[in-house]
Amino acid sequence: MTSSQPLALPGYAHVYSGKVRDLYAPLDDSGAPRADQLLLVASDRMSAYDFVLDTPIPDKGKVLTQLSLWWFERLTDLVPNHVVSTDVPAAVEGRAVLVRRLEMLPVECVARAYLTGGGLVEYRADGHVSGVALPEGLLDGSRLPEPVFTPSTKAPVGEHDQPMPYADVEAAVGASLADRVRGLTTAILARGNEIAAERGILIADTKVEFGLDGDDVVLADEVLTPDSSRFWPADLWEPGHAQPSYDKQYVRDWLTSPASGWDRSSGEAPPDLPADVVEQTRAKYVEAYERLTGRTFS
Ligand SMILES: N#Cc1c(N)ncnc1-c1cnn(CCN2CCOCC2)c1
Repeated sequence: MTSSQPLALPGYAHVYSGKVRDLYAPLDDSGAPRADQLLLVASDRMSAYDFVLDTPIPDKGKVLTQLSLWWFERLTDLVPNHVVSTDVPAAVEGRAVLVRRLEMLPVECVARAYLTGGGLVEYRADGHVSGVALPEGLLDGSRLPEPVFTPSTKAPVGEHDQPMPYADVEAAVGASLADRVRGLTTAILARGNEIAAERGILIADTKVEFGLDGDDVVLADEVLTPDSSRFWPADLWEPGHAQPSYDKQYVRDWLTSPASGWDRSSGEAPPDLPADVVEQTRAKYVEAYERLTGRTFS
């Protein structure tokens, strides 16, 4: 059985469903939603080309949850995190985390270690990304001298996050907190790449979210997963063109091949994925987890 739709979880109230994850509130003894905790559940849903695909990828939710927990453990010297427990309902075992409910900051904290996507578009326009001047002559996939903070807004589901000028981040959370999350976001990506590069994976960019617990800045959401980050196979890295995605390339290649019969420009939803593409994609998620953690996925 795969997990592509939000479940009804006895003892929990469903709070929110995003593209690939669902949020629940534990109920207290009176049956009211607790105000201090949330249950973050990762589904097997996969998104591609801004669509949530109809075909789930078995174990994707489990693999990414376990990877995120592994990263949280390796970032505690930089920043505390929101994890409370992995003691979760059996129906979501392995793909759910009980977390502290935080006052979430209204900023998607993105850092880029390599130039591609929206950052490349900005750079080609004026040599800057998020207001930071970059060296001349950079190509699609070029490594940046150091990770750059490129925050964005938190767009409603179905809309695109928009680049957020740093001044707007300061206006939203204050100069001190803006500086703190900028430093943390770039440090998390740098740490991620230190570890991932030894294991044959480049993390081109990543999105993290922070919340406040009182005055404490706490790392929330998921961290350094293929859903929150661009994972590239290091041995295929070659600046000058779009890099192959570690986890999404099989899906992208099939969807854009004649075999799918799908026209990306049509605006129509993509078709179901064939079994071999599903299995190859599942295998890439498992491979990324096992290479990074040194653990065997079970
Ligand atoms: N992680 C985490 C976390 C946390 N530790 N504490 C509080 N909130 C969140 C959280 C998780 N996802 N979102 C975005 C979804 N929101 C849901 C409500 O509606 C607006 C969108 C917030």
